[in-house]
Amino acid sequence: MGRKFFVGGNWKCNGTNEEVKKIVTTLNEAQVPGEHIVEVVVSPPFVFLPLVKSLLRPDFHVAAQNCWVRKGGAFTGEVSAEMLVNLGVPWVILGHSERRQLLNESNEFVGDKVAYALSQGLKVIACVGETLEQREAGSTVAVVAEQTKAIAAKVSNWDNIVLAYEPVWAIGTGKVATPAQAQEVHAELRKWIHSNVSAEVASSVRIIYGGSVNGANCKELAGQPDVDGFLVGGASLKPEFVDIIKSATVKN
Ligand SMILES: O=C(CO)COP(=O)(O)O
Repeated sequence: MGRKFFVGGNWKCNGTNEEVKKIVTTLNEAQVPGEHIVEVVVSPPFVFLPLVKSLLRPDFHVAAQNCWVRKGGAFTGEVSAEMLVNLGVPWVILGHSERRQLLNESNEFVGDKVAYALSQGLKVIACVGETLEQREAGSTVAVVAEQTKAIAAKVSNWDNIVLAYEPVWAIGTGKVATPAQAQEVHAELRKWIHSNVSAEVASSVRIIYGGSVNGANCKELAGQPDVDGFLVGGASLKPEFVDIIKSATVKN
């Protein structure tokens, strides 16, 4: 079975009620390839999830940008996986580098979150990626393998995981990875999964790229054999997100 192209829009901590409605209107009016070609998931801040879910076309889906690591309870300010399930939110982004870096989420903590979210029935976009310093030190593959290992240690079924490779140096910087750089790391991740999880998961898991993806650079990236889609930040707030969705290609 081929890997269906996946395009995620991570809105991060952006948007007003009015802006969010405008983005959804643009998406709802867009002519894009069908659901059998591309899976589209947008991720507004928590407070806008019910609004976006209620307005969004039925062939697009929503994701939360985070959730609590275990069952909810006395954890002020957190949102639990159970709550997302209760609201019919099917996806959650976990391990984004902004949370790893700014909120000190460790590899192990991210692994625990992924496992708990899956156990509650959520689908997970799990993010990995190296810093510029790590890339320059030649440790890119070791870093992303270590991050993936912490997830693999806690998870037995990968059917509901999409792995997002997001080099930190490419996020919000306008400095996109070259298609060759993205392909190289995606292929290494797939190889790691082949050796450490299974051949089946390696061939079926979608590995998507994130970091300064826009309407102009998406096509060439989408053409790489191991790039199964995108996780888009800044450009997902703009009409060009539609062009990124249209770059979907059929994989193997
Ligand atoms: O972090 C990202 C998506 O999760 C990428 O952000 P940008 O597309 O703004 O670089």
